Amino acid sequence: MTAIAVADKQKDDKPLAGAGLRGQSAGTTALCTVGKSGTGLTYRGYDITDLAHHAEFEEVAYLLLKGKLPTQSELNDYKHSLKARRGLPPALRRVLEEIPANAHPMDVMRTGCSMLGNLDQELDFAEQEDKTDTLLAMLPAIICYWYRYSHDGVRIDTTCPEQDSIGGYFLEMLTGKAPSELHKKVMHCSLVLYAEHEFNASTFTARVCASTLSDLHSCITAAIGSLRGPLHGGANEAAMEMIERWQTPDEAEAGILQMLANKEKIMGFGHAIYRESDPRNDLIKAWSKKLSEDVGDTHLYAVSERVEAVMKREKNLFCNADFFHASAYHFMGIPTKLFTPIFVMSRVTGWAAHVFEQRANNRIIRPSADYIGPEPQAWLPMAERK
Ligand SMILES: CC(=O)SCCNC(=O)CCNC(=O)[C@H](O)C(C)(C)COP(=O)(O)OP(=O)(O)OC[C@H]1O[C@@H](n2cnc3c(N)ncnc32)[C@H](O)[C@@H]1OP(=O)(O)O
Ligand SMILES: O=C([O-])CC(=O)C(=O)O
Repeated sequence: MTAIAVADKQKDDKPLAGAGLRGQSAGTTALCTVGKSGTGLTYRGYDITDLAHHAEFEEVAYLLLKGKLPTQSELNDYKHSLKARRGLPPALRRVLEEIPANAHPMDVMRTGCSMLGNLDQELDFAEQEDKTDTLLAMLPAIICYWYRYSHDGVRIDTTCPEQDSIGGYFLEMLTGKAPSELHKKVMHCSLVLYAEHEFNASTFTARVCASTLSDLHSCITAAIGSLRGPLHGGANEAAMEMIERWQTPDEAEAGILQMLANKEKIMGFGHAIYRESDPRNDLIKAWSKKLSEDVGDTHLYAVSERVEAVMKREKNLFCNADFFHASAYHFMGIPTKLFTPIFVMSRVTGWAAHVFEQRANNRIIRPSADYIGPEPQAWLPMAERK
């Protein structure tokens, strides 16, 4: 049974009221607001629309990790420092070469991050920013080194000095060619949109791990595992697998109606916090449209728009950040299975910023449970059990 089928079955089997800690505050944060009235999404008080239109991803990473927007010289120094950290240690390259081509790329990210934790250990929390910067620099290298080795049989040089942005760096390592200005801009926007989102499942995972005073790599490794699922970061891949089945908007409409009739979840729609729209959708949708014109797409963007309209009409559900990311990444030639690892390359900034915040005011996260099991029972010797 697939993960999505399990989720659909559970929905039918058990009452969800009050589940998932929905609506309960689980702590404080100065990093982000989600769905607060008047502001769809802010990072440290800056509106996502302003950041997506004006900021490079590295500026946003700096904002989240260091607490303020960088000056030009601080940004230059930061990008220079990230660039200097791109070379993968030989032991990490050897581990990546052992991972088979049919592995899930999110498992590669998880293993790569965990292995780096052995080679570049965080021995003191005073090292947390330094270790985060190394992770930020190396995560694109981890996925591209594995992908190119396992799929094309080449050992790429991950220093890639021509590209000074993380998005451009990823695209050049993936394709072996310098990316266009358009593609670099889209990557900045995409990475900015994915960088941070308050107490979502993967960030909360990172904070729970941090609250035990564990090391940074353990927190990020745990978060990667949490992001992998199709109800969270994995939805962009699942959305792509769905929309590429349809050649025309009418086919898409019939397909969605059938899925809804079967009570299937439509990936890339709905949200745990937003009720009317996800402010990231319009921003990535605009780039998807531009890319669709750029590549001469004949149907995928139109199919996506029809799915959006049908979901609004039938279920009053809106696209979340993941839905138009699917077509945007596809138009840039990125293989579907690498979509969620791009999310990791960005969200590592939000995860790490939350780890720092948790550590600065820590109490171990340990909620209670309402017991619903059997009343106390007498011990049953083996011979009497049925
Ligand atoms: C970057 C991100 O992580 S964004 C989220 C990415 N995930 C997805 O796109 C997966 C698809 N979406 C979903 O599964 C859900 O909308 C979630 C996991 C995002 C949020 O889950 P919840 O908070 O439980 O959703 P919510 O309480 O708003 O659901 C309300 C109703 O809409 C239905 N619904 C919600 N999303 C969808 C969907 N995508 N397709 C069909 N029905 C849906 C729910 O089943 C529920 O129906 P019910 O009242 O009959 O039980
Ligand atoms: O906030 C959430 O639950 C999921 C989400 O959109 C994100 O993590 O970007």
